[in-house]
Amino acid sequence: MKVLVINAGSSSLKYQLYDMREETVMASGRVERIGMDSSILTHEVPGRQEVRDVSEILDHVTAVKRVVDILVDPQHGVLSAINEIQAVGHRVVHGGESFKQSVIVTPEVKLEIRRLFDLAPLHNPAHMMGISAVEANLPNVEQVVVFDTAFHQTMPPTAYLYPIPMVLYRRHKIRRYGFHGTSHHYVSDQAAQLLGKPLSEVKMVSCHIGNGASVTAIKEGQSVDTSMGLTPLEGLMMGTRSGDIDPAIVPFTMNKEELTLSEVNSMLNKHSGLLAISGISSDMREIVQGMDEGDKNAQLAFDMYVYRLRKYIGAYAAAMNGLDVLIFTAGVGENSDRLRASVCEGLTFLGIELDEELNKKRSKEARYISTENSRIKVLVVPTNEELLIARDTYALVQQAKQA
Ligand SMILES: Nc1ncnc2c1ncn2[C@@H]1O[C@H](COP(=O)(O)OP(=O)(O)O)[C@@H](O)[C@H]1O
Ligand SMILES: CC(=O)OP(=O)(O)O
Ligand SMILES: [Mg+2]
Repeated sequence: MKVLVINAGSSSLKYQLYDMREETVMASGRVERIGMDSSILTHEVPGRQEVRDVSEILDHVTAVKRVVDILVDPQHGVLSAINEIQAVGHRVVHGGESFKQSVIVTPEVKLEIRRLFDLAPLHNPAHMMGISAVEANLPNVEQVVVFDTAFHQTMPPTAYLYPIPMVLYRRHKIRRYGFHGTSHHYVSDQAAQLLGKPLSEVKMVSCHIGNGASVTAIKEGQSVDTSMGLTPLEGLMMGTRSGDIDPAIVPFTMNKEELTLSEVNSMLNKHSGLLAISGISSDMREIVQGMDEGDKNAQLAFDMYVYRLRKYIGAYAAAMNGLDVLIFTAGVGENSDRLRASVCEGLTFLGIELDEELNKKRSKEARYISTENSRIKVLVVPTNEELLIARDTYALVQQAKQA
C-alpha cells in the first residue's frame, strides 16, 4: 500500500509518500509560502536531483493538486496514476480530550477538529484545509488523522490540571494537553530498542528540541508529564516562543504598552524566545555562530535556553522519582552537540557523564552519547513523525478493509 503523509501548516505543506511494504520513502517535499506572491515546491526522490518549482499557489487545494501532479509527473514522479495512493495520513496538532489515538476521518471527526480551532489557532485550521484539499483532489481515498496530543492522554490529573478554578476545566476544557506526542512516542520506542530493554523497565526524559520544543517524562512507556500545556506556548524557551513566564506579565504588559489580545499573543508566540534575547535569530545555528563571534546577547540567549531545559530535566527526574535515559531529538537536539554538552554539563549530580567524542560524532542513526559508566544513558534519537503517521494510517485502513 502507498500512503501519503501530510503535515499542513498555515502557509506550508510538507509531504512524504511511503511504500508500506518495506516502509520506504518514495518521495518527499514541501510547498512553502502558500497564499503569497511566489510559492515554492521542493520535491525530492531518493537518488535523484531535487526539483524546485516556483509558481503561484494561492490555497491548500492547489498545493495538494501540485503535490499530486508532481507525484505522477512522467519526469519527476514516482507513480503511474494517482489511484496508487491508497490512503493519506495527516498530522493534527490538537486532538483535545476526544482523541486518545489516531482515527479514520469521518464527518464527526472533522467537526471535532473544527471545535478545537480555538485551542490551536495556528495549527488546526491549517490541518483542516489539508484534509479538505485531499478530499477535493483524491475523492475516494481514506484519510487518517494522527494527533500530537494523543500520546499525552495518559497523564494523570495531577499533571494535566492547572491550579485555577475547576469551572474553567469543566466549561472550556482548560488543561495541559502537551504536543509533539508522535515524536516523543517514536523516540521512546526507538530508545528502548537501542537499550534492549522493555519500556516497562525504564524511566525516560525525552527532549524534542526543534523550532517548537518540549520535554516529556515517560514512565513504563507512557507520558506522565510534558512541558507544553493548553497550547504549544508553555514550557521551554523556544526559537520565537517564550515558554514559561509569570502569567501576570500578560495583563501587566497589555496595560503598560496598550497591547491588544492578539498583539500580546503574537509577542509571546512570534517575537520572544531566542529571537528576542539574542536580537539576531530564532535559529540555533545562528545563535551559536553569534556566540563564537563574541556576541554577548547570543551567549545570554543560549545560556537561558540551556538553563531552562536543564531545570525541566531535573524536575521530571523528580516527578518520576528517578531517571534511566535522557533522549535528545528534533532539529536542535539531533544536530547541536554544543547544546547537548551544555545541558549535560550541569547534570553530573544525577549521574550523567557525556562522552565528548560520541557527542561530536555526526550520524543519522539512534546512538549513545554517554560514557559506558554513565548511570543515566544519554541518547540521540532522530525523530520520524511521518513514519509513525504512515504506520498508523496503514494499520487503520487495513483494519477498516477487513471489518
Ligand atoms: N546543526 C544545527 N545546529 C543547531 N541547530 C540546528 C542545526 N540544524 C538545525 N537546527 C535547528 O533546528 C530547527 C528546526 O528543527 P525542526 O525539528 O526541523 O523544527 P520544526 O519541525 O519545528 O520546524 C532550526 O530552527 C534550527 O535552529
Ligand atoms: C506543536 C508544535 O509546537 O509544533 P511545531 O514544533 O511543529 O511548531
Ligand atoms: Mg517539528
